[in-house]
Amino acid sequence: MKLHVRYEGDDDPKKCTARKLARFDLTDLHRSTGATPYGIVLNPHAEQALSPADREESGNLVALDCSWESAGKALFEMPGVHRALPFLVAANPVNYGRPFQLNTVEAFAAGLCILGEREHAEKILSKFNWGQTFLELNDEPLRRYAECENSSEVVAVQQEYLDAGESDGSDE
Ligand SMILES: C[S@@+](CC[C@H](N)C(=O)[O-])C[C@H]1O[C@@H](n2cnc3c(N)ncnc32)[C@H](O)[C@@H]1O
Repeated sequence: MKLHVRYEGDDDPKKCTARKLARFDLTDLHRSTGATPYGIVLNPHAEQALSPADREESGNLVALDCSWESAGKALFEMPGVHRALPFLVAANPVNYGRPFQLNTVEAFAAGLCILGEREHAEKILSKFNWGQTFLELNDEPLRRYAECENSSEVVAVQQEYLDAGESDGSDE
């Protein structure tokens, strides 16, 4: 799977995980929507969850690198098959422990694991000193999502984690 970033460039460049991946030639940055190739777009606003069935959709996995403040629906208007990632928690120092709000390398890694490319996920995360922690924190859900047949099954697995969070009294 080839990794592409629609790069908005409104976040701190020193902390930007997409720029770091590009420095290691692990992704391509595209400065406009028109220049971004068609692919599976990782979009937190999408109605459908990513699942292994999406492997057939495209060989390109696309993320939008921008600040969370500007990550509204409108900015995600680009051609492709839009998919949300199911419940997973961030391991990066900025949003550690926060569900659903992953940074770009975490989102790519999650997508790759669900699409059956775990080694590729490990490779991109290896460039970050907290990268392995992302796989450890999310080990069980990532493996379970990767075993699902389709989006409905992914959503059913996700529901178990959401229900468990409610019953143990955590607020997120
Ligand atoms: C908002 S940007 C923030 C990037 C951050 N500045 C960095 O340096 O990595 C993170 C991107 O990862 C993808 N992403 C994160 N969480 C996601 C989710 N729950 N579902 C789908 N895509 C997600 C989206 O493409 C999103 O725009």
